Amino acid sequence: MADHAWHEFPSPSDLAGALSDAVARQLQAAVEERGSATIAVSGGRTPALFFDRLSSHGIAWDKITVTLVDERFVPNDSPRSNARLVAQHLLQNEAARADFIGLYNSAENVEDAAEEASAALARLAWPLDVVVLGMGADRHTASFFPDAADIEALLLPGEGPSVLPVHALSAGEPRLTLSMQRIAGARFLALHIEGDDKKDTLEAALAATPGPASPIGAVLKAAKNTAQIYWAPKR
Ligand SMILES: O=C1O[C@H](COP(=O)(O)O)[C@@H](O)[C@H](O)[C@H]1O
Repeated sequence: MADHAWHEFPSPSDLAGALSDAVARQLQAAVEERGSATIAVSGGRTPALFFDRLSSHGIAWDKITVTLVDERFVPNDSPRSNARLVAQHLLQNEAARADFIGLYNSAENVEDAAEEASAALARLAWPLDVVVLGMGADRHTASFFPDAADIEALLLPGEGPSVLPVHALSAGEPRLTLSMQRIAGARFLALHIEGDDKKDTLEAALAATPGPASPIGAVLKAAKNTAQIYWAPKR
């Protein structure tokens, strides 16, 4: 089983407060140590409250770059866009001063879009200071879907492009994902999940062999630093 630390809270609101405090501390420390900081965040339904709280922290947002762990190959104004969620909930208040690099671009196909997104991220200082992951009921994290055509290759932690294209029937549309190396290399890696169903899913995923049937298990196993798991029951 991967090395991880478990943080449990009575409600999503308590979780959002604690996770945003921890992330803000990491980002501010990175700015003080290295002059700038980076964070990659997830999309989906779970992170909105955490984003709202983080956006109000008075840290040096003008020295912080925000990017995405993964994205749907849809324009930024689509209701399914993770960039849209981040714009509406995170790049607000104090955090409106942050720089944002999304993964979507209007390339003809998701393969070309991944190349362009990798080029856009090339100016970042690696490793990322903070990565906050989510997890789906099928044990996917980022866009590492168990039914992705090349899931075994996607889960390899070796060097390569920062952003990869993903085709998975269960994902709906093609996806763009940060690579395993970029995610697992984060200085501070958190997994944010809520509800008994996701707790059960994670326990089963961690008990399974890390790999295509358990992408979240593979990521936590590959993590360079102890993964911090944040959980609360649903409202
Ligand atoms: O497809 C996605 O789903 C996961 C989990 O989303 P949630 O709605 O169950 O919170 C998310 O982590 C990922 O970034 C997103 O693209």
